Amino acid sequence: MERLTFVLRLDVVGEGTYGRVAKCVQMANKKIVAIKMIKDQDQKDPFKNQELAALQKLKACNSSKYNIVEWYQAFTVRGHLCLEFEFLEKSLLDLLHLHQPFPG
Ligand SMILES: Nc1ncnc2c1ncn2[C@@H]1O[C@H](COP(=O)(O)OP(=O)(O)OP(=O)(O)O)[C@@H](O)[C@H]1O
Repeated sequence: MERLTFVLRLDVVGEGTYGRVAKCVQMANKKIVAIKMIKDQDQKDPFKNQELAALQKLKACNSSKYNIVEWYQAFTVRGHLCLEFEFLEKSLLDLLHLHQPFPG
């Protein structure tokens, strides 16, 4: 996990319970990716290992075939865990709003 990874951050696209998500360019292949940067205080949280274990299991199940967001790799930047995913242009909520608008 400590291998050298160069990414260019373009924008912060969201924030969840465990950290911020940024739209980035993975310099190794020039792909646009989403990188979830885990918050400082969560570095020792058991979540970190549980999340990694779950992502590894999903990857082993060929997640791309089943329309599960693809996880590419994990790396650390100055000791901070970063999770690299395929970049999704729309969330499920965006799609629901597009195809079946909620009342109000
Ligand atoms: N793969 C992705 N591609 C594009 N945007 C993303 C991606 N993953 C997350 N985001 C954006 O970042 C936001 C936060 O995502 P994140 O996964 O950190 O938390 P969450 O899904 O809101 O829930 P939680 O942190 O509680 O699990 C999302 O609402 C979305 O806008």
